[in-house]
Amino acid sequence: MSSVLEVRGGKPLEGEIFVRGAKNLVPKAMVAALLSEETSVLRNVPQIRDVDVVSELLKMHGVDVRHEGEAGELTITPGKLELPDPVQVDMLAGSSRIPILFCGPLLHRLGEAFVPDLGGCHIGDRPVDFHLRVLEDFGAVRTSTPYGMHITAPKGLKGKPVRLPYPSVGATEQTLLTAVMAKGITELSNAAMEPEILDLIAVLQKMGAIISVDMDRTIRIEGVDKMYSYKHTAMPDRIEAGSWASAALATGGDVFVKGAQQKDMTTFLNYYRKIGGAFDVRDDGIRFWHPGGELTAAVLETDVHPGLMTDWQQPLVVALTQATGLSIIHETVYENRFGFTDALRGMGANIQVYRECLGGLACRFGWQNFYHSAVIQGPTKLQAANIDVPDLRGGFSHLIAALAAEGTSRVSGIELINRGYEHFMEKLGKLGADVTLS
Ligand SMILES: CC(=O)N[C@H]1[C@@H](OP(=O)(O)OP(=O)(O)OC[C@H]2O[C@@H](n3ccc(=O)[nH]c3=O)[C@H](O)[C@@H]2O)O[C@H](CO)[C@@H](O)[C@@H]1O
Ligand SMILES: C=C(OP(=O)(O)O)C(=O)O
Repeated sequence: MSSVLEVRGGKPLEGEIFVRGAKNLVPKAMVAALLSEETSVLRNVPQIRDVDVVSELLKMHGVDVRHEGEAGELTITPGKLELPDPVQVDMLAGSSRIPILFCGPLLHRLGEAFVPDLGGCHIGDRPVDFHLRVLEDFGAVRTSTPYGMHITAPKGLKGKPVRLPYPSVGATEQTLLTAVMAKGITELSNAAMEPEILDLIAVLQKMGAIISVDMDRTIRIEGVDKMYSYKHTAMPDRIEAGSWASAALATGGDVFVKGAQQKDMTTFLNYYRKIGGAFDVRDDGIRFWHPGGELTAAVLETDVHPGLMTDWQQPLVVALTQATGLSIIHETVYENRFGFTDALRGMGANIQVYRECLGGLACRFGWQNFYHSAVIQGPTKLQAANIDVPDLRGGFSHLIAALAAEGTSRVSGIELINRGYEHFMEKLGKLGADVTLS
């Protein structure tokens, strides 16, 4: 049964919390470990649902996975792999987007793989056509089964020049994880360059891969015959850091996010400052606070890195409901990432969504039926409401709104937030939030 969180809002969040390894890197580094038979060690691993899902899937393939939760250390030994029963694999359908990334490593090690239907946030169609095209270009053959997809590589995998139609994070990672041990050279153009991808490349290089990265979105990979183990400390979660920063702003609070790193958050920090938020970068983290006075409305567009990351958009929208004037947001990564604003409107926020592109970036969603731009008129006093969490970031954003609102909100479905926010209930407690779980 889903738990309900009672949030008595109107109290600034104040204090210190610690952010560990990135949700968008850790599970991929776990998949990379499959490329070797040896024991790899990943540090700074958070206790989140996506890590559990990938651990389960690794274990189904005969991998020994040990997670020292408190210490944040994960030890992965993929000695002898085995193909699991597809019915068992299918039990993980809908739980995460990571299983599709098992294809390359499993094709190299086992010659075949079963992939369950993917999960992840419902913020658009989220097809995997780019992934499949890369795998097929390299020589993979896939068939649909009642339990997801079965994929084989009857003649092995061969590197090729690949050009992605859009710099997709997942398809870039798919290409990396497959090309490192494919025969020959892969030149990947129009690749995504998110910091999590660069950290994955660091992991793969430690394992023996030969990968070079150009500034023009080109990645060159020379296939090698053997990969070894790695020891790696995962980069911190910049999305979680930005979410707590937005919560500090929306509630008029002051939060020190230990572990947050400036270099991964430059674009976020620029917008935070433009809106009127204050921050102080320290060696061990970043302090974020509302300096008093009015916040300023802003014009923002989400984009692939180094643009403003889409996963920051939803928490920032809540902060912008407290800014004076008209804010305009153009979401160019996902076609359907404003559904969460319905609940905010129910709480008194003045937000209008549009199908038109309200921004200068070339966008794939113009002249289609997608409400992918938003205008926010602020500031508005938010009122408590009963909310059902729709997805990971939307859910956290609703939580921020409830914390900023007057009165008692009841937030249900908060389990979804565990997918990407480690110990968020404890963290809320540490920041002085007045919440109870029932
Ligand atoms: C687990 C993880 O790391 N998730 C992140 C990853 O998701 P994910 O890797 O799924 O996101 P992508 O970068 O692949 O998706 C970006 C866009 O490309 C489209 N697309 C993608 C692949 C494909 O085969 N075909 C296609 O059309 C998607 O529908 C979307 O519109 O990057 C996103 C963009 O920074 C983040 O919001 C997610 O938090
Ligand atoms: C969209 C997200 O994640 P996923 O790709 O795992 O659904 C996210 O983290 O905001």
